[in-house]
Order: sequence, then C-alpha cells, then structure tokens
Amino acid sequence: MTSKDPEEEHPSVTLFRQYLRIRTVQPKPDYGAAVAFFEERARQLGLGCQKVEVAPGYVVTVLTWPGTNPALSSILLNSHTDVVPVFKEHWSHDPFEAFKDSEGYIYARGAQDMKCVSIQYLEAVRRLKVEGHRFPRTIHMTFVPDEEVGGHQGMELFVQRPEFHALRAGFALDEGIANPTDAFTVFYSERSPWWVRVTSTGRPGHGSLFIEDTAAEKLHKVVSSILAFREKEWQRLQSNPHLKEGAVTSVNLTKLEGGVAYNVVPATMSASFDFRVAPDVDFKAFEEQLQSWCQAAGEGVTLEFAQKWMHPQVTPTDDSNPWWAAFSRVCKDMNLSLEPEIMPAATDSRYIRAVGVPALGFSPLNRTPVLLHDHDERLHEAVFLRGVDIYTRLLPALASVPALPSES
Ligand code: MET
Ligand SMILES: [Zn+2]
Ligand SMILES: [Zn+2]
Repeated sequence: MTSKDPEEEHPSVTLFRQYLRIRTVQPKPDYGAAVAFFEERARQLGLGCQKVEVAPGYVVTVLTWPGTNPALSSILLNSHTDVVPVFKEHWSHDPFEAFKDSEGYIYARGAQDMKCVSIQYLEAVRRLKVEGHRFPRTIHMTFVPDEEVGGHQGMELFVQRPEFHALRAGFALDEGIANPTDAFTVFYSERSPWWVRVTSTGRPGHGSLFIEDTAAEKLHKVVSSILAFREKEWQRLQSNPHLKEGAVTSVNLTKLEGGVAYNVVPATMSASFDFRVAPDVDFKAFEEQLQSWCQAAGEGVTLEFAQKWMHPQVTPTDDSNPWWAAFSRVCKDMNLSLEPEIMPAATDSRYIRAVGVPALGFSPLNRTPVLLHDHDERLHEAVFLRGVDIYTRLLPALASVPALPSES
C-alpha cells in the first residue's frame, strides 16, 4: 500500500496525518481540537459519542459500537490524546506537520506515542462496520487527556466516575512500545512510578569556610546511596539475559536544586529522583530503605513523594485468562511473534487494572526503532497500516469472547 504519489495515499494514513497535526502537546495541549476530531469520526462512522468532563477543560471522549448482547461486558480500547514536548531544533522536519518522506516514514510527535494507535482502532472499527459485522460485545474507544503528565486529570479521575462503570469494561487494550525486530511487545504489567524529592537542610555560612554539617554533604550521601542502588539494579539486569528492563527497579537523578551564590553555603538543597519500581518489590520494605538512606545521611534530611503508585497489578498471560487466550490466538493465527513484558514506563493501564479490569499494553508496531519521546519520532506508513490489519483481526476475537462464568 506504500505509494510515492501523495494522490494515492491510503485514506487511513491521511487520517493519521491529520490527527498528528493537531497540537495536543504538553504543557498546553489543544484538547478542544482533538475532541472535535473524534466527534467528527463518530459522526462519520455512525458510532455513539459521549463526552465526559472529568475536570474543567479535561474531556474524555468515548466512541461506542454497541454489541448484540448487552448482557456481556465490553471491550475498552484506550488511547491518550496528549503528546510530550519537542526540541524542534533537533528534528529533521516540523514535528507537527506530519511530513512523509519518499520512503514512507511519517515524522511527527505522537507518531508512535500514541496517535497511531488511536487511528488504528478507529480504522479497524470502520472496516469491520463497513463489512457489515456485528459482535456480541460492545466496543468502546476512549480518548483521554493528561496521560503524559500523570493521568491525574484524565484516566485517574475517569475510572472513578459513574460513566466509566456504565461502560462495564471486561477487558482493555492500551498503549505498548514499538519493537525494532520482527516481534511485537505486549505488556501485562507495569513498574510503579515513584517520584521522590529528597531535601537536605544544614548549616549555612561563608563559602570560604570549612562549615560542618552542610546540606550539600548530606545530600551527597543520599545521592550516592541511591546511585549505588541504581548501579546494582543495572548490573543485575546486565548479568541476567532472561531479565527484561521492566523486571528490575530503575532510578534516575532528574533534578538538583538549591543555592543562591558561589560564596554562600545554602541551608537547603534538594535532589529529585524518578524511580520505576518493579512489580515484585516489597513496597513497604523499599520505602523503609529510602527512609534509612536519608537517616544515615544525618539530621535534617527528609523525603517527599510527588508520585507514589502502590497498586501494581498483573494481567495473566496464560489460557486461564480468556482475554489473553483470544488475543494470543489471533497473533498465532497471523504468525505474529509476541514478547510479553513488564512495561518499564507507566501508562493509563495502571488505573484501569487497579479498578479490576484486565489490560494489555500493545502498540502493533514491529520493525520500528523505539522513538517515543525522542527527536524525529516517526513511523512507516506500511507498519501503521499493518497495525490496522492486526486490530481488524483482534477486535472480532475479543468482542466475541463467550460469556465468562461471572457473566452467565
Ligand atoms: C509517571 S506518569 C506517566 C507519564 C509517562 N507515561 C511516563 O511513564 O513517564
Ligand atoms: Zn503514551
Ligand atoms: Zn509517552
């Protein structure tokens, strides 16, 4: 389907590029334009459309294709509409122009994360609908704001609303990550984000003196303890070929703050860390470990959490889970090889799983370099279109999973 003549572009690719041009970029996303875009899709496809304002200006758009058996739980296809900021000077093309090069690569912020998936869902539903299919289970597509900054004004609120419960979701698909090989990655769990700020206080004074008990010395000790832990986890990952990134705990020092002048010893300094805690970690013991590193550094060293996810869930990847059985059967039939993993980052799936809905993180992107959040994020149009084919096979299977014991 790849074509060099823009006149011959596949309409699904054209729609994808239109969506990429909507500037839903943090920190000031144009959510209004995205909502209008999905309302128009609902109109064109003859789907139900519901707008749920979870916080002022933060709307979740829900497009619904009703199933033939309303007694059954539904399939939720989730995607976020916001994208992360760009460093424009490092891009080969304007990141909001959706430029397509002569080989068929589409350059845009959101090309992989995750505007592709939103359009792939929509185009798979369109195809199935045009072909006259109906399935027992209802399919809902949710387009949510705010994922890239934590989901606090998006999915975190939405899952608590009556409108969410009214969807009666039995199973959800959400984003995954591209895979550079022939295989496709699928995520059955996630590491938990813990964003920690360590603040150290100490004696101030003149920059020329050997002052005792400074904030900097104590902060340095905590930073050393945490970076030593980082090295240990890194070595553990490196030395065991069976371990994947999501199976160990990662941490990065992401901010250092404090100080006013070269010659003034500050009374306060802080360091911020982005921890991603593996699902099998004892969370209570881990928090105690963080506290004890602070205590060991001396008096006046405290920590606070800007984010502390405490409810990691695992969606079973064996045939005891009928959703997994349906999902993996389709992949097998299509000769797609799957690599089940723990998501190293965090997605809205954590909120969905936490309210008891099993979810898989899956972006049907193989043979694609991992460029989410990176410069020159891009996706080949043929890979994008193949993803539409994949959902066109997955959706009938998922929406036809027979009644579960809890549903009969
Ligand atoms: C931790 S909030 C989620 C934001 C983003 N998806 C990340 O993993 O960093
Ligand atoms: Zn994403
Ligand atoms: Zn992202």
